[in-house]
Amino acid sequence: MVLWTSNLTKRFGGVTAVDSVDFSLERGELCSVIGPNGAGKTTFFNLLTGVLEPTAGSIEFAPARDGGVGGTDGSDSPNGRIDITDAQPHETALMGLHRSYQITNIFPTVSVLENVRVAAQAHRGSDSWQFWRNVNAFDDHYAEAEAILDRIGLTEYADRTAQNLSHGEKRNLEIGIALAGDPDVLLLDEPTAGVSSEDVGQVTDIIEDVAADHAVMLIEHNMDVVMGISDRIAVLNRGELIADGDPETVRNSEAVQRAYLGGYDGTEETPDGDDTATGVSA
Ligand SMILES: Nc1ncnc2c1ncn2[C@@H]1O[C@H](COP(=O)(O)OP(=O)(O)OP(=O)(O)O)[C@@H](O)[C@H]1O
Repeated sequence: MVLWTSNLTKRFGGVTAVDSVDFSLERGELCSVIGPNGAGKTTFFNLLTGVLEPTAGSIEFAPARDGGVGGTDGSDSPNGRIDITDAQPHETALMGLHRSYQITNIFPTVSVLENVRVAAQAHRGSDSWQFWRNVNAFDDHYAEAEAILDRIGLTEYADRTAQNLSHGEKRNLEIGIALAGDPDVLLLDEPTAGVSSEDVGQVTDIIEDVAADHAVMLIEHNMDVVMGISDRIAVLNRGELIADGDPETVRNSEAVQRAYLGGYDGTEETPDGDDTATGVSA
């Protein structure tokens, strides 16, 4: 396991955007977070990455790398789990929990290669030990950026300014920028939003490739994408985790079907009174 939440809750005034969520993520798992509009998906990501502070509950993270920056008290726990409940976004990013925002982290007038190179430098530059040890760090950042461009299929556009990429290519560049931070967990926010249907496959191929050696969480509205690439799907509705399982389990969940039809009020019972038979805890 790499990430855990316990009783994670966020309230905005009278609205409980995330409601007592117990969740954990395996290393190497590709987990989609879905739910109707306003279900709490973005808030959940914002809590995980430290953009928002929880009202209640806790978040723990187990970075794979040696010499992680530690918890907010500066100490690693003996079992490798660090309490990141109160960590700031730059701290969670340094530890290896990376969020890609919808294109907003791309420098539009800079080349594709430079976009990734700067991200690699920003990450490596934070590690002063490595900086002093390696006098060729600058070349290393280029080499790393070139390897990432190869992985995200943008080598031939390395010198193109980022603003001249197609929307789908920009989404891939965004993943490349996140990869330059050497993440353990990559959180992707609607990676196929705005991508033409013919380019969606290209984006999902890259996500699946990245998921081979990273844990990936994605918020995604395209159900074909979700059902096609997820190992696991977590479903939020009105802040509650109403289902969490493999695509087949979630597809067959009555609670999920009700939530998407708009009839779910979080208190109904199924006709047989037992949602757990479908792997759903409503
Ligand atoms: N900063 C905020 N202040 C007040 N209420 C908020 C704030 N952010 C989110 N909310 C509310 O919390 C609930 C969950 O919102 P959130 O954006 O997390 O849902 P979502 O599942 O990401 O929705 P969508 O799919 O529409 O983007 C909504 O009722 C929303 O109005």
